[in-house]
Amino acid sequence: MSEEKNSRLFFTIGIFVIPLPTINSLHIQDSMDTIQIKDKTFRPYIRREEIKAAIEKIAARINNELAGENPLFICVLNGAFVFAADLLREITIESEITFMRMKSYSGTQSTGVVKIIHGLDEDIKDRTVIVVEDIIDTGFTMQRIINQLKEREPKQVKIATLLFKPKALKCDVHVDYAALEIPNDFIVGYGLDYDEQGRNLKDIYVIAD
Ligand SMILES: O=P(O)(O)OC[C@H]1O[C@H](OP(=O)(O)OP(=O)(O)O)[C@H](O)[C@@H]1O
Ligand code: HPA
Repeated sequence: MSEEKNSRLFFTIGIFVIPLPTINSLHIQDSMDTIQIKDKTFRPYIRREEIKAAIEKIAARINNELAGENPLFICVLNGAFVFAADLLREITIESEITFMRMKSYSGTQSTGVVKIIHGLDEDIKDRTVIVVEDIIDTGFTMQRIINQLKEREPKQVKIATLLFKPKALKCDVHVDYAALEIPNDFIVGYGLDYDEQGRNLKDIYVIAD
């Protein structure tokens, strides 16, 4: 499943053999096999090519609809870091990015208590902001964020999410840019975790048991 290439070069001068620094150490995770994370099994669900195409589509819409607004993207850590990095590289209009950090999940369940670990530092009065999330599930996290942001009197607040589970939504949240809609199943990969593991997976996996 993973392959390691670790080539250490040796340079010989006369009778001395001098090891050179490791120049290529790759851990390749390209397989789409079932995986195990702690006590749970996950099966392949959404491939990286599909994720990329979906991100390009919403980026094109944002470029078109928010040109001239100099929007401030607000990446919600931790989960959204991968999506935000890929989305921002498809954005061609003038824009800025900042970060906040929220936490509400334990294992595969929302605790229902959304904690602000690190709030927003920037002044957003009269600005267009786009909240960037990896996933909107129950919507509790997004609702909390929107309520916080609105107190600071932005011009408008837009929501961009990589994944949206419409059937799990328990709040009145309007999603402006959803790259992919999915059923109500727990997933990992591409920034999303199970118990802090699996964020580094390049594809998205769904729980199998
Ligand atoms: O719509 P909801 O049911 O509120 O779920 C969505 C939130 O859950 C995840 O965050 P989590 O609390 O797991 O923190 P993390 O981003 O550090 O993984 C995810 O990144 C969203 O912020
Ligand atoms: O399905 C999910 N997977 C990982 N993290 C999450 N946070 C909300 N929903 C999910």
